[in-house]
Amino acid sequence: MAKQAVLSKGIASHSGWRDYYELTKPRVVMLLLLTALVGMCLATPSWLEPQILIAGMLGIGMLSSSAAVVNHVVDHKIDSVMARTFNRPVARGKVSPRRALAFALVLAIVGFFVLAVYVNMLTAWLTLASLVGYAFIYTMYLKRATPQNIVIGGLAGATPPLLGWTAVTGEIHAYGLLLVLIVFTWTPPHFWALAIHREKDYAKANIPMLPNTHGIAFTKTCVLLYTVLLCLVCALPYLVGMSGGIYLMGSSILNAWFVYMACKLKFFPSKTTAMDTFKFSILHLMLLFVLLLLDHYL
Ligand code: HEM
Ligand SMILES: CC(C)=CCC/C(C)=C/CC/C(C)=C/COP(=O)(O)OP(=O)(O)O
Repeated sequence: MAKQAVLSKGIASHSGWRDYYELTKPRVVMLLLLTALVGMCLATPSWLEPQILIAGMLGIGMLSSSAAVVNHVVDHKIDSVMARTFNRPVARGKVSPRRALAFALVLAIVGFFVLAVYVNMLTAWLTLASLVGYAFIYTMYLKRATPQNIVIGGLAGATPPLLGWTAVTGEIHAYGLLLVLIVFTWTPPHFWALAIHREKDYAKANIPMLPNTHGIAFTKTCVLLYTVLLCLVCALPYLVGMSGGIYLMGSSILNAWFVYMACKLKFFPSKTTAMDTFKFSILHLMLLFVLLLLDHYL
């Protein structure tokens, strides 16, 4: 036991800034921030105030990063048994759970302070609620409790466009909620495509992900159905007059491609189709939000 403690302390002392950076899930946070930025831009017909833009992005980014760090700490045991995640800094013992938690706490306190002082209280509280939703409700409870974990937990990851919106206006608007609905509906095909590819990993870690509890065929049907639902939800910004022709054209192409990928996954998959669908889901959401932005300004 003592030897193990010395060993893990020894490894922990070799941690560098790169490990702390990795703990924040930087690429996920980048995409979250893009959706927050688009929420900000769409909330006003004029240019953004630099203070709201900078403090909003910083605060939302820090609280999202903090949530990601807590996820690494809470999940370090299951991460260490899955091939996809065994090399993560806390799972490998490169950063101790104590240090990671201290890092998460600093990020959360500074992020909340930045939002509360330089943006507004509504955004600060909503962002903190998203942190609690992801780091505690999803990671600590839902993930291990039900195969609907990511559907319910997805709400926490879907809030950034609304956070961007409230940062600019100080109030919750139906258009901001519509953007949340898009990310919320996008999350199941995004994650289940990966879970199909990594089914064995989740079985090994004893996590009740849909492919393990209900089978791969059923999960593929769910991916397809959610992708069709996503097409309908993505039409709403045009139908309610929030976005125009550029968005409609571009999003239709993106959605048609997503449905094609989901059909391929269900009816004529190759070995790489699940992973290709997962990768495409990220490109899909990124381009969809870029389109919303282009449509807003052109
Ligand atoms: C509860 C909801 C979600 C779940 C369960 C989920 C799950 C995952 C998983 C397991 C990965 C693989 C990570 C890795 O291999 O290290 C991933 C990657 C990713 N996710 Fe999600 N995700 C969710 C929501 C979101 C949201 C809302 C966004 C952004 C708006 C997002 C953006 C990304 C990106 C950009 C990656 C690629 C990361 C990389 O290449 O390192 N995800 N997601
Ligand atoms: C304040 C705010 C907006 C908070 C949300 C923060 C956040 C990082 C959301 C992303 C969701 C995500 C990557 C889930 C994967 O977790 P997982 O544990 O299922 O996946 P893993 O096995 O890759 O860790």
